[in-house]
Amino acid sequence: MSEFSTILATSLASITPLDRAAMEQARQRQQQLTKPAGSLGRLEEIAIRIAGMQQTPVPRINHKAVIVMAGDHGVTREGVSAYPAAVTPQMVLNFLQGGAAINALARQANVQMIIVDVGVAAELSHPGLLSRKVAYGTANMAQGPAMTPEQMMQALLVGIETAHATIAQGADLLAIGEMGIGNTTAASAIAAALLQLPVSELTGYGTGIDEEQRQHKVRVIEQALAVNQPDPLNPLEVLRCVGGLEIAGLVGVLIGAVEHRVPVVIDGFISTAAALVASTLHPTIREYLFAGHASVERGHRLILERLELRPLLQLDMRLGEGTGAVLAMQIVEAAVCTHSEMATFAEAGVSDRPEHA
Ligand SMILES: O=C(O)c1ccc[n+]([C@@H]2O[C@H](COP(=O)([O-])O)[C@@H](O)[C@H]2O)c1
Ligand SMILES: Cc1cc2nc[nH]c2cc1C
Repeated sequence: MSEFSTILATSLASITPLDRAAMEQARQRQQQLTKPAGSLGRLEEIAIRIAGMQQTPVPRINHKAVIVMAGDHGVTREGVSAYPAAVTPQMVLNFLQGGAAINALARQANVQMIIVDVGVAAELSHPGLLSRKVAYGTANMAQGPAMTPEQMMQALLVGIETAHATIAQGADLLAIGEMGIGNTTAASAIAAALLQLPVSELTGYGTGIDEEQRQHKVRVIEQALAVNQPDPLNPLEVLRCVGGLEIAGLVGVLIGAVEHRVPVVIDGFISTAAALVASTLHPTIREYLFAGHASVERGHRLILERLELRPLLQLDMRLGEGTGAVLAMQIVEAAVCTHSEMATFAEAGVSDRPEHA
């Protein structure tokens, strides 16, 4: 346990802010590119932030990867999802066979997929699977803590190590995604605890429950928070009591990526809850994140607002798996391509002043 805490502490201590000098140089480059000032809108801000991460005025993206963490949830026994928990391992196999939405989108966008079993409640074995199972699902948070301190620490470490290994293989833009029946319940509970907002405002329909079932889900989350009483100022305690193994894994990925100054595109409601935990733990992490899309899951907007992240896409999606993040990676890549490939006014011999300036 103490060995795990040391690794976590070392990673957190290695995180440093964006390089403001590189960002200023990138901002000046933007002003010299052959386009009216500001005309690439938010693409300009994206490229400037990545310049701050890569510490160069001319950043590049060469290798995109999405890390998908899978885990199960004891709280599914309370009837909080529209689908049975058995769908988690079934969908993980679907990922491994290439048949899920995330596979199609990752192929289209040329994004490497890393699929991690950090806590699926079934035996899974496949050559393409990263088997790092910490437990066969979490305990039921409505009755006590979802994880033991050791389980949470191990899951965080799985994430940190997966990020490090993926970056060591060359990835310079990461996305995160997840698979876990019941995990919108965990994400809502985390968000309610950390944002100190009413559970109902942060609890949605997940995979497709009806309004009556949503009210029940709200009561289950309220019970979980009452039973566990996690300290809202302690993000790791909140994560341990009402989170999930795959969510802890994603928190680890964010820490491990930011430690190496690699930008991460986050996905929907669950991965944004992981970003909330990570950013509460270390506020600098937020500077390295891009919000891929606005999920229709109730409360997603509230978490993004707290993180001061503006979603890149709004496509009314609520799938998870990293789908919205992988779509948005193409926008992030486009921002870097325009920034780094365009000619300057001087290079192209184009007049660089508005007529009456
Ligand atoms: O990404 C989102 O915003 C999102 C919103 C609703 C559901 N999901 C996915 O659906 C599963 C969780 O839904 P539920 O209803 O079982 O809690 C999980 O596998 C998520 O990937 C994902
Ligand atoms: C089929 C299915 C696919 C998913 N992908 C992410 N969450 C999911 C939930 C279900 C039910």
